Amino acid sequence: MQTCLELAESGRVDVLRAGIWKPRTNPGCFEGIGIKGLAWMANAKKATGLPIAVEVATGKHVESALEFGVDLLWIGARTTVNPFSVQDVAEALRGSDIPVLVKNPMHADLALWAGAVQRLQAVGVKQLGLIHRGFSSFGESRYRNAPMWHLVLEMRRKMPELPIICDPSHICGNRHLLQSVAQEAADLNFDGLMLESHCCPSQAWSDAAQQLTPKDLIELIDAINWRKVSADKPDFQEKLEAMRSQIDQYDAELLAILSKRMDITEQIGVIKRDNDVTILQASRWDEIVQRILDNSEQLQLSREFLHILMNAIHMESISRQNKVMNLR
Ligand SMILES: O=C(O)C(=O)C[C@]1(C(=O)O)C=C[C@@H](O)C=C1
Repeated sequence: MQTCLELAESGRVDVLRAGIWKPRTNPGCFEGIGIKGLAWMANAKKATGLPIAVEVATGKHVESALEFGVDLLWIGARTTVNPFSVQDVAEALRGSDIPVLVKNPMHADLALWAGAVQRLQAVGVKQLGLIHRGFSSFGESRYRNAPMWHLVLEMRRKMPELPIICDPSHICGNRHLLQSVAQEAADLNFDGLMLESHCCPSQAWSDAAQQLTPKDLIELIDAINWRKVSADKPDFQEKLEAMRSQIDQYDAELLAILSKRMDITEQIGVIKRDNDVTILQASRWDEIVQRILDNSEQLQLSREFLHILMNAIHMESISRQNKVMNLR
């Protein structure tokens, strides 16, 4: 209640959210206060005048949330991965007009994300949106859940009518990266942010490292630069158009060169086929990648980008050679 009151007083928060049922990876962790917390949330709504939101994972959760006057629901990442659970939630939502946000599934599977949205649309949920909370990945990373922004941009392309909220708290897993991730989301035209706050973060029963005090949360929000999608000034438009036409020309040149490169790979495929030589030539490929990466500084292109680009080129080469190999 103390956290809610401080946030409401700032006038900078639109919705209060709380995890009443919290799916945790390890048993024995705090798994949420359960249904009695809904009454606390209803009190917070009364005291602050702000709408309230909870995560639901089952049809029963939906029924309870609706009973307590919850204003907005979200489906968590662990639920989005399971079509049975999403369907159960969807059935309980039939006939209700409550808005629902769908978090991306834990792993990078856009079809699963879209599928969850479609299940909700099929039962008549009209007010829908998406939440980006990052994707689990194996190994060391500065993020708890890798943002993989390109996947979210692709999802936005597939479902442009849906608003999309970023959840930097779950992406970062610690409070130090929150500002930069929140700004990145703003720069990628996200429609809002979902951030965790606790009046005394060190005492939070879950995800303590990613909680911000209400004061710090407001500072973070105020420091974000929400830029506009375009600017009307003629000077800006003229310069932009000139540079865009240069880009169009370079793209055309790039693709023409790529197409020529692929023709050569195909010819190599033919002589490999005739001489029974394997497609993959690991040491030649290593040599190419090494040479290109050594030039990354001079080209002012990041090693990460060059790696992804060269991998894509190599995979296409291999697929072209695969086709001619099997033509004999
Ligand atoms: O040099 C070759 O043998 C090729 O087939 C060309 C090429 C490439 O695209 O550069 C493609 C596949 C090999 O693994 C190595 C290199």
